[in-house]
Amino acid sequence: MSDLANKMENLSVGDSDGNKSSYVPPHMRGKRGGGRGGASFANNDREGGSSSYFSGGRGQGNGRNGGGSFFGGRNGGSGGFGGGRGNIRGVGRWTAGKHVPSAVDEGLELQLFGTADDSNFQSSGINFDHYDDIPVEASGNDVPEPISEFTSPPLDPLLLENIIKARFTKPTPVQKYSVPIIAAKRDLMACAQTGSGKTGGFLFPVLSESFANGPAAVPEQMANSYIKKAFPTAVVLAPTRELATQIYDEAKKFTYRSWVRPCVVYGGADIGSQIKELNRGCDLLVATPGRLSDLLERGRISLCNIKYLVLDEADRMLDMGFEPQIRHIVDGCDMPSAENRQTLMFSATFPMDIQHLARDFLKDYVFLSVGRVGSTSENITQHVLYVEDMDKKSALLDLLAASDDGLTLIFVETKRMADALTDFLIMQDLRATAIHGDRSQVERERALAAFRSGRASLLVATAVAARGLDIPNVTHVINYDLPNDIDDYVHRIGRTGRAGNTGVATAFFNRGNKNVVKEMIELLTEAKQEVPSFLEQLSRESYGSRGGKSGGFSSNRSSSTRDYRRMGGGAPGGSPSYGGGRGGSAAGGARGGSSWGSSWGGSGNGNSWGNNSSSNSSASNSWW
Ligand SMILES: Nc1ncnc2c1ncn2[C@@H]1O[C@H](COP(=O)(O)OP(=O)(O)OP(=O)(O)O)[C@@H](O)[C@H]1O
Repeated sequence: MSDLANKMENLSVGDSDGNKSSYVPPHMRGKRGGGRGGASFANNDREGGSSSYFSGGRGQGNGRNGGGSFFGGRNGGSGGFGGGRGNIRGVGRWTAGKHVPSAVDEGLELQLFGTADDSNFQSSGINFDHYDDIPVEASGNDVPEPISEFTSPPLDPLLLENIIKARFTKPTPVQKYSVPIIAAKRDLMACAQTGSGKTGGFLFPVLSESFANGPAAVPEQMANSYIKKAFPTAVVLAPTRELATQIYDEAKKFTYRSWVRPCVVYGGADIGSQIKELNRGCDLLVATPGRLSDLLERGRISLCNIKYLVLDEADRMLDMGFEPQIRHIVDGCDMPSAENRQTLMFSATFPMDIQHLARDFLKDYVFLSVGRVGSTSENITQHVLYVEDMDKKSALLDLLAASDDGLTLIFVETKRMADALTDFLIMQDLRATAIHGDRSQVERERALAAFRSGRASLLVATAVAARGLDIPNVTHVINYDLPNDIDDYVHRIGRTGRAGNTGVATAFFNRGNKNVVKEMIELLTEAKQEVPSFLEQLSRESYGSRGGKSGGFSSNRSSSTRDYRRMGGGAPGGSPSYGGGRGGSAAGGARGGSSWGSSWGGSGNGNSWGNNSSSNSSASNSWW
């Protein structure tokens, strides 16, 4: 042993129990609480301050340690978790192993849950009960039985109260299954149509378990970190800032009065105020990947206590733009391994290549599909019109003139087009605004707020608004430009016809969109929509001489409608016989010309398949 090592061995390192896990500086040795949970040495003076060894902020009343600690550690035994959050409205406590909900706050309740006749809150529509008719398929080992109602048990009583306050009278199919699957500590990949309640699908079981079981203790060394850190129990990753905010707003409803405090972090907003919020306590963190990585690097968040990792819009989160960031967060920081956390993935679409990649993050998961993966809701009436590019503006004006009073969302492919078209619409005296990636966060938020409130009845958007956004009263979605990927179309039109409400989607189609013609026909047929004859004609032209595949056209849709483990062509340990691969263009429609066999009958147990899909892209995610 070296001289130095010898000296270190003989130092009084460790706590009173003789544990050698934390260094106690000379001036603190022998003092009360000098080890676990007590004041500790700052081992990482990252901010360069010379005298400020202690972060001290938690001493301002966080109260989690139950005494003695300058830090935010939660392992204080008798101390109340969330105790020092007493002044935060609607946030309860976890004290001495018990959940202590906060007092009722009627003003806050009104803000969170609104009233039944407030149109700013989405209420379920006439077709809500039809969700029960959608076939559900759950594959994997020992899939738990679904619930049929919201009851306690199995749901935590406080959560049930909040669900009732939100006027949710019965679970949607994805919620019926996700509650028991997640309660059984299983991983989940869930595919359900747009607007069918996937957010509740992950929030309800995660919160129910969290309310009942309380927080995990922060590892001692972590609790003693110099930098004040947040130690969330659950992290939800979402692809856009707006979606992250929306999930956070939902989380605020369902965590009302509980010990679980949700926080949201996303890029383009002041990081200082986000850090302040984190420092007030953060148990459920909703984040976009870039900002989360940043905060992890700054040491402001530790993921060591994560029990639940949720990827909302999971296929988007694992596609070429985000995958490296997700891998960094999941594998490159201090998040527990897949074996020691639950990983939950949700989306309306889940292409085969992405399902294949996703297994890197999952263990023994249940695959749940409500309806066919990637199908559109029958609540949306879809029209496809043949419109040449040069005629699109006048066709749009005609459509708008014929529209009802609801909100209309208009999708275009480029940011420049979004600005130009908005300008054009405003010149026509129409109340239009725009959202796209070149607008500042403040502008984006203002545009969305104007649209939500109806001050602007038209929102021109790029794909940034395609996923997840839940805006009541959107009655019409217009694809002024069609996307190259049919899954993007599915998400875009899903901004209407939500929660059992009805809506209309109109697409302008011309020869420039031939790459999606086949999938478009499949989608329309599946959703019992009218297929215009020009689409059939174009399909024959495009595919007649090509044998139905290849030539750079999109892969057969049937390849992405199921649990890939159940498709033919792979036994445990073998390699699945799909020809897609991540080498294909993600944005270009073709996911590599998948050639999955249509045979079924895999074991339903795909968990021991070969691993290590390649992460081959550093493509940026600024495509919107
Ligand atoms: N059980 C329920 N009863 C009534 N309304 C519900 C229920 N669950 C969810 N909702 C409402 O349905 C709407 C759509 O839910 P949500 O946004 O979770 O859909 P989603 O499946 O995530 O959609 P997307 O695929 O577009 O992200 C929301 O307004 C939500 O409040």
